[in-house]
Order: sequence, then structure tokens, then C-alpha cells
Amino acid sequence: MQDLRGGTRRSKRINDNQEAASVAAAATRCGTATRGRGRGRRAMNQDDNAKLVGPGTCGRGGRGVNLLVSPVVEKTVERLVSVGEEGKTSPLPERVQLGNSPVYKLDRKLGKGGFGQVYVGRRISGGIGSTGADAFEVALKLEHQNGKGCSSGPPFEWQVYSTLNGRYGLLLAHYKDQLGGYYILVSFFSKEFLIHCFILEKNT
Ligand SMILES: Nc1ncnc2c1ncn2[C@@H]1O[C@H](COP(=O)(O)OP(=O)(O)OP(=O)(O)O)[C@@H](O)[C@H]1O
Repeated sequence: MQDLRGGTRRSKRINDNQEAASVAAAATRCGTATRGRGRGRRAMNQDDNAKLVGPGTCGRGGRGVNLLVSPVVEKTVERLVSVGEEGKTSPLPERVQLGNSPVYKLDRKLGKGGFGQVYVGRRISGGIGSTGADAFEVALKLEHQNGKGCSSGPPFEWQVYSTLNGRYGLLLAHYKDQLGGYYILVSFFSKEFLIHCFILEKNT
């Protein structure tokens, strides 16, 4: 029992829970292999990826199992390019440039509303200033073209911005356009807005 847990822990170290389950199951089936730490038994070579571990792994008397040791896949980059949350299959664009706007890279997610998702857009090229559309961080609101708010064209919110943009109380919209299956609105990234939303959420 002691070593059964040890085996699972070893497998967790290579970051594969499924594999951990199969290793644990295999070890349980093998019986004797679970006792002792390798005395008289061949150790599993974890570096040898995609190798069939044949008879002998389970120790003396064990019949052995054909256990596929699959390669360890490292998750290195943050997975921003995800599938649209409403079950649509358009991946979110990694970079956004609308018209002659600067190029923004999708960064962390700020939130999700009734119709779309909002991300921080980090300016990676274009733009000479550091305010307005040239700010280093903007808010990018993405609504899928097949989403519920876009059945008859661009989101209604866009009309509001067209009419009232710049009025007191409205976040300043810089650009809006379609890209990669999404309606995208580039607007002022407001940290105060985030705090406001947080307080509202706490009090409701
Ligand atoms: N400009 C912004 N700056 C900072 N955070 C924002 C900004 N816009 C949206 N957010 C964050 O993203 C969340 C979702 O915004 P969103 O506009 O999609 O929600 P909403 O107000 O419910 O709109 P809708 O129902 O029209 O989709 C907000 O609750 C807020 O936390």
C-alpha cells in the first residue's frame, strides 16, 4: 500500500493523471510489484517515452503488463486561443487589428457578460502614444457572430456606442469591427470598472 501511493506520486510528477491511474491499476494487478522499492526489480525508465514496458516490470513471478508510457506533453503557453464558449468552433483570434488600429494581443480574460467575453488587449505594434486607442492595454469585447446577441447583425451595444460614444458614464470605444468570426469592440480598459463590478457582485 505504501508503494502503491509512491507509484502514483511518481506519475503525478510527470504531470499525467490518466497515466497515474493506469500505472496504479497496473501495479495493483501485479501484486508483488507493489512491494519494495525496486529490490530485485527493474525500474521503469520514465525517460524512455512511448516505450512498451514489457514483462518483467512487475518483478519476479509477475506476468507483466504491456503498459504504454506516453510522452509527457508540456503545457507551455497560456491557452488563450480557445474554442468559443457558446459551443461555436471559431477559435478566438490571437491578435486583433481592426482597420488602422494598433495590433493587440489577447491577454488575460476580464470577464464574461450575457453576450460576449472581455479580454485585455495588449498593444504589440502600431500606436505612438500611450492613451486612448494607443494605450498599452485596452479592453477587447468579443461576441461570436452566431451568438445570441448577433442574430441580426452587429451587437446592439455598437449602436449605443455610435450614438453616445464619449458621453459621460460610457466607456470610450476606440474601434469596432468583425474579425475571425467575431464582432470585436476595442474600448478603454478601466480598472475602476473592474473594481466596481467586483463590489457590485459582492453586494448582490
Ligand atoms: N472596459 C472594461 N474594462 C475593464 N473590465 C471590463 C471592461 N468591459 C468589461 N469588463 C469586465 O468584463 C465583464 C463582462 O463585461 P460585459 O460587457 O461582457 O458584461 P455585461 O455588462 O454583462 O454586458 P452584456 O450583458 O452586454 O454582455 C465585466 O463584468 C467586467 O468585469
